[in-house]
Order: sequence, then structure tokens, then C-alpha cells
Amino acid sequence: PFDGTAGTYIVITEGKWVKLEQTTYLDPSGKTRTWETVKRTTKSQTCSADGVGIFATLKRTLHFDCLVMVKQFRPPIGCYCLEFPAGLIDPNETAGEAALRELLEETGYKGEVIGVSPVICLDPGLTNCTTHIVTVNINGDDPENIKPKQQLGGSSHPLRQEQRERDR
Ligand SMILES: Nc1nc(=O)[nH]c2c1ncn2[C@H]1C[C@H](O)[C@@H](COP(=O)(O)OP(=O)(O)O)O1
Repeated sequence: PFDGTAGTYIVITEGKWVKLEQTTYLDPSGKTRTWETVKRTTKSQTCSADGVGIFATLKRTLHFDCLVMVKQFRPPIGCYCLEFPAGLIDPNETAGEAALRELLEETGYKGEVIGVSPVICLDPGLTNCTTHIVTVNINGDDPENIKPKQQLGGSSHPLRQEQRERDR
């Protein structure tokens, strides 16, 4: 299959976070075709995927297990969404490390990675953006997980700093 490196492309327009490209490729019958493709400008050669989605289970004695979700405003659809915690992987960070960092930033919970999915592409007809689903357990009996507090904007990684510069 077309792996995103075959074929040629021209950049139609580029913003701070995403760009629109026209991809020229050979279809399975050998015919030359074009495709409009959205890519993140933040894509790093050192990361296995653009981001992580975190399937986190809060485990407490004498309680049912709970799935942790976050509510946040999403400008592309103009409303609040109930989502699994998620975020972009920083350069040289593993998917598991990114998941624990994002979970801590977005929910305040400290977790333990149980599993990491293969790379998946959620919308391959639109974008080459890829994700790992990371399964995490949270020990809700641990004192540091009793009253979790969001820690947004905490990373000192250069990409994170660059993101803050871009957001200003
Ligand atoms: N498509 C985007 N447009 C923007 O204007 N800004 C964007 C886009 N994608 C990411 N970002 C910026 C905004 C924040 O500074 C960070 C958030 O990234 P992260 O926390 O890793 O991911 P989410 O929680 O899924 O937003 O990136």
C-alpha cells in the first residue's frame, strides 16, 4: 500500500499546525491520480506516531473500575467533546512516556502502562496522522491519586515550548 513516502506532493497551503498537500500517486491499476491530504506540521522522524490516545482505568478498592475521560472544547466542531485523554508525542519520547505525561497533565492521575497498540490511522482518507492507543491502569488507592489536579502546560520539552510560542 501507499506508505506516505511514495509518490510526489505539492503543498497547497500551510499553517502553524497543519498543512494541505496534493499527493500524486499510482493507483493499484497503474493510473496516475491525485489526492488532497492533510498532514500535521509537527510530525517528527523520531516518533513512531503523531500522538497517543489513553485508555485509562481508575482502580480503587470497594469501587467499580472507572474509565477516565476528559471534557474539552474542540474548535473544529465548535463544541465540547467527551474524549479519552490524548496528546502529541514529543520528539524522542516513547508512546508510553507520552501517555503517562499527557494523563498527568490532563487529569492529574499517575498511571502505569499496561499495553501499547500498533500504530493506527483513524482517518486515512483525510490525513497521515497516526496514533497509539495506550492502555493504562491507575491505582486510585495510592495517596498521590486521591485528589488529582490537572497540570496543564507543565512540559519543558522544546517542542512544548515551541507550541507555547506558537500559541502566543
Ligand atoms: N490542529 C491544531 N490547530 C491548532 O491551532 N493548534 C493545535 C492543533 N493541533 C495541536 N495544536 C496545539 C494546541 C496545543 O498547544 C497543543 C495541544 O496538543 P496536545 O495536548 O498534545 O493534544 P490535544 O490534547 O489532543 O489537543 O497543540
